[in-house]
Amino acid sequence: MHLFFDYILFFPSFFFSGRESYISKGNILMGLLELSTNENEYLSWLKKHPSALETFDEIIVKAKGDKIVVFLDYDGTLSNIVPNPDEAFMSKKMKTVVGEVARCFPTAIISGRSRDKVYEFVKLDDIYYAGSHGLDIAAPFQCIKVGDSNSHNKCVDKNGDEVVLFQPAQKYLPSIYKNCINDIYINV
Ligand SMILES: O=P(O)(O)OC[C@H]1O[C@H](O[C@H]2O[C@H](CO)[C@@H](O)[C@H](O)[C@H]2O)[C@H](O)[C@@H](O)[C@@H]1O
Repeated sequence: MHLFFDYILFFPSFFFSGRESYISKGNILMGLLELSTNENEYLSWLKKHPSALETFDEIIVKAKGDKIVVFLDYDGTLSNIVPNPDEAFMSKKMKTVVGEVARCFPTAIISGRSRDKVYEFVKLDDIYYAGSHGLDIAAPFQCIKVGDSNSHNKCVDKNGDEVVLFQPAQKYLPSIYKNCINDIYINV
């Protein structure tokens, strides 16, 4: 009897500890497989999208005769990722560099943040700002007085051409408008 209980108690503990170690080895194996799949995917992605810094000379050669336009992300690119989103400030050095880039190429900052918030951080005027993932776009502009001193301001670019300050995904406006109208009818 004693032996029997020992056996019963021993067997399950052996079985489960064996199974647990099998599961954990399995998990590690799965982890390694996932890692190598992700790594392979990342490497093939990297081939198609090489680092601009590492292939700078190649880019310049390929872009000969073309117009270079620079698109930048804000969070995690121009600023570090920090715990408080209101404190994702851009360093002075980064601001200087972005300013220099903008003097050489048309430069845009595209962000998931609101356009105002990104401008508050960057405060450079020669830049295109696309906030709310591109739904709200502002071009570099300056406001000048038109007509007599009482008349309204007009916003123009460096060439004096009037600037459209907001382009809220214009091609989607008809369907946005249609859906809004439907909502209004449904809610009435
Ligand atoms: O398109 P981005 O300019 O990269 O903006 C993406 C989101 O950035 C912000 O969140 C991220 O950065 C924060 C500050 O470093 C960090 O605290 C947060 O964990 C990150 O997700 C911003 O708050 C979001 O609104 C943007 O969509």
